[in-house]
Amino acid sequence: MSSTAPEIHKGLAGVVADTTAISKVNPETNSLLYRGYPVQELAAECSFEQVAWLLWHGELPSDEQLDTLQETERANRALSDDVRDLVDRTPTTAHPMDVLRTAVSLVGAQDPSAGDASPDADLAKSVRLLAQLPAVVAYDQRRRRGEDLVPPDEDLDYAENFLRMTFGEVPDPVVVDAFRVSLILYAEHSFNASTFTARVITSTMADLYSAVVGAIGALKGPLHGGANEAVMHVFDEIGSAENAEPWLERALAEKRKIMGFGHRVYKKGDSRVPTMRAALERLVEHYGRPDVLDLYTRLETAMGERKNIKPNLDYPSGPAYHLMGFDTATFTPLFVASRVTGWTAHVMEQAADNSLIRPLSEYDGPDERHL
Ligand SMILES: CC(=O)SCCNC(=O)CCNC(=O)[C@H](O)C(C)(C)COP(=O)(O)OP(=O)(O)OC[C@H]1O[C@@H](n2cnc3c(N)ncnc32)[C@H](O)[C@@H]1OP(=O)(O)O
Ligand SMILES: O=C([O-])CC(=O)C(=O)O
Repeated sequence: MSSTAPEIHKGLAGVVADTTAISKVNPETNSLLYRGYPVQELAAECSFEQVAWLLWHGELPSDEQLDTLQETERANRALSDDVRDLVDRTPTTAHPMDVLRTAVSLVGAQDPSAGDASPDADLAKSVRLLAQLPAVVAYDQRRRRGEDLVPPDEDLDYAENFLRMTFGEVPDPVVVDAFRVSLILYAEHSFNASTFTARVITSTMADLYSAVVGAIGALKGPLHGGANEAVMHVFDEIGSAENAEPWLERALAEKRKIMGFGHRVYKKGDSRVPTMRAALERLVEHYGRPDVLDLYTRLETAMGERKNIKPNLDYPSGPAYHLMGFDTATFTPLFVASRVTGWTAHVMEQAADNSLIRPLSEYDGPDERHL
């Protein structure tokens, strides 16, 4: 090999692709800042709508700005007949992520401003998606259960309305609060795979909806957002706490990746896990399900002892969504509903200072040959 062979960064690991002012992931201090604010403080003090505004605009909203956002979000919640019909006609053999991806495509195709890439138009599209995604996610779960659509309620905030559209009523405040916390923690995480996908699509000057559709596809995989669903399958496989160690031994012997553990950036633990674990503990207490926490802790401890690998956010979120009553296949769509705020913030940041994203590759196929 020639000495000038380029260094290959497989999986772009360690590559700094651009700057961003939206969030800072610091694996050294185990911290995550949204626009400078520690995510833990936002989760303790803010509504999801406030965090969405912060991600999009760079500052927390004034009361008046928050009112405006809430008004627009609430006015955009109802699905069009076409989108509802599309959901109805998508087979229930399709994964809910596929339903969501397809529905977002139609929402975009129905927006006459889809091709307007001005900051105001992109912001309006972002709010529209924020408002529409819960309706799709909630209705898709309901129709799979043979239940009717629950229309949105404009008197409720985002988290309450999402839960009511899914379950038919607003649950106990403990549940609403745990859900709100999960949405805030999931909202943004710098250049993760789905966000980077959205930025790549935006860099070609394609529209915001195309970027979000692509990002949904990237989030679906079990190495990324699909892990919150996969964690629940692991819990189901293990059954109860006393099986955790033997299950882990077998899984590692089979060279399986243990879902909900490990991270490309955090190597000493995911900054968001303690906050989500605390929310899970409150749910366990509320629902009287100590067995869930027992299994959670046993597997976490065993994984720490065997591999020294720590849980990521999907590990506490999976069982938390399960306790709230969501079907397992709905977990990653919940992640989408939250992350759409971060994705669209990145779309707008990329568009504002664009450069086509197009890395190089080192060819290692056959030497030139001829027919
Ligand atoms: C919200 C999110 O998207 S967070 C991520 C959610 N994804 C998951 O939970 C899926 C499970 N985790 C994983 O597959 C990985 O940890 C990833 C994909 C998240 C990160 O992977 P990478 O940064 O590429 O780490 P990499 O795969 O190089 O792992 C380093 C070593 O730790 C091992 N490892 C990392 N994660 C795990 C895991 N979950 N289970 C078992 N071993 C693991 C790898 O096998 C590798 O071992 P080796 O050096 O002996 O080959
Ligand atoms: O940052 C990543 O690679 C994955 C992740 O935790 C996220 O997107 O929330």
